[in-house]
Amino acid sequence: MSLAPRTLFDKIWQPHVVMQRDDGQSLLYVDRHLVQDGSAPAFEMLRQRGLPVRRPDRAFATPDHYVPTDSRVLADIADPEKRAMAQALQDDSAAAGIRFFGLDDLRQGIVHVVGPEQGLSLPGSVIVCGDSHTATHGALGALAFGIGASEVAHVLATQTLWQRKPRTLRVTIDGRLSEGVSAKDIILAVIARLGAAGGTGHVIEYAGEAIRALSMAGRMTVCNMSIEAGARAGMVAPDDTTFEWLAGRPEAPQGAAWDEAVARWRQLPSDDGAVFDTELRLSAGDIAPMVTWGNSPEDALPITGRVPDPAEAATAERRASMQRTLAYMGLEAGQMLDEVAVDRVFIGSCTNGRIEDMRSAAEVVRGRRVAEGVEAWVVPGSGLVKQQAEAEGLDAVFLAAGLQWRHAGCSMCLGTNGDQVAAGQRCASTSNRNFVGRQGPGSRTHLMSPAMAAAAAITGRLTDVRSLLAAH
Ligand SMILES: CC(C)[C@H](C(=O)O)[C@@H](O)C(=O)O
Ligand code: SF4
Repeated sequence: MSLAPRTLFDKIWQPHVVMQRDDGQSLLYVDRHLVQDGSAPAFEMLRQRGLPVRRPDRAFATPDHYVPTDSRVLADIADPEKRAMAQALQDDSAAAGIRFFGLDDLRQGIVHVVGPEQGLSLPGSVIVCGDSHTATHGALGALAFGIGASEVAHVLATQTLWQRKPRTLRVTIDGRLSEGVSAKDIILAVIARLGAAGGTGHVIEYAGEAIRALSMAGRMTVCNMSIEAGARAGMVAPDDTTFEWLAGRPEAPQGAAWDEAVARWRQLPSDDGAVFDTELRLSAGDIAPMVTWGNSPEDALPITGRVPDPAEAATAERRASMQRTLAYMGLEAGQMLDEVAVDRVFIGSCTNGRIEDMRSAAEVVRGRRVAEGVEAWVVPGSGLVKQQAEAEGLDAVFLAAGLQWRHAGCSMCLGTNGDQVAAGQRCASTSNRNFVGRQGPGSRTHLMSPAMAAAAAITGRLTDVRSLLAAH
């Protein structure tokens, strides 16, 4: 019997379908449920209906959005509502018997950094979390996606979730990246090409030589931003890079179970001849260090470019929206991107808060000084990333260069914990969203890689990091 070639997505989706409904929805079994500090309403829904958490052993919780990054004490959260949300996660987890890493635990951090780090996110599994950047975990060869508050309650109560089967989109990045170009540049280039809605209804599989050559951290950066192209999830087929990275992690299978798991996981990659609903191909050699200029991640250009001119917009509607964007961002049409001065720098987030990101930023700032008037922060994605960076002396490199070295959390990516960019200030940020007011009311965000953000910290403007790497 010959089976039709299947995609990585099919190979995960099919065995997780418990039942199908006539309206096209499938009930999926959920292997892993990651829970963060926005989950209090979901626990409240369960309480109101008198429902217990069905599989507390399949869930795992850590606070990230509301936690302070200058202290490790919840009582230091100034806003009482936010303090209550962070506290509720701790209490709800304890009551349900869900494992919880709090601020006094080095394993605490941004849930999308912690899940993979602990080996909670495994190839072939279905992973959900009440957070849109859950796509990150797809880098391990999992099907991982964000869900809403009532779905979080549904998963807590039943360990299943109703989903419509998405379509598949393969993004192939051929060839090799040039010096100074990273995973973040790949995904910004992909989103610029697809558009912020180009992936709607799809799960993206990233493939090709440049993706295979990425570290796990790089693959997580790419998958993380799939949602910024509108996609449901992003994934990379597991390979030796994945297995080497996962081996020995606390929650990964050990011993004979590990060998069995790896043998199973080796069957996951898309078969030759597997058909995707849509295909996109880019050449890695064509990708330059990228920055965004607007209020959507699709507004991304090579740093060698200029701020686009609304006069050249294809439609009147687009022209008007570009004019609004340039006014909000305080930019002039035609201005060289590398002449745009910044006030703030944020290196961190679930996109770029891993040890590899810390290393690549440190490499750029080592032996240099942050530009006069620029306030630059480095916020590791977890307590363990922080510890590792300190063991490597990276904190000393940042501090000597005049950057701040903070505790783990979402921090200035979203600013819900009070770490904000002031109105009118411009921030070079390694996060994933540059929406109006994202980093604080009136804040102006330019997305880029950790190396590019580090370069901006040193020169005080958006900068092609390749010029600094050459000078080192
Ligand atoms: C607060 C949370 C639900 C939200 C998300 O879903 O992504 C946040 O993490 C974000 O990045 O905007
Ligand atoms: S780091 Fe930013 S994008 Fe990631 S979960 Fe936190 S707020 Fe959302």
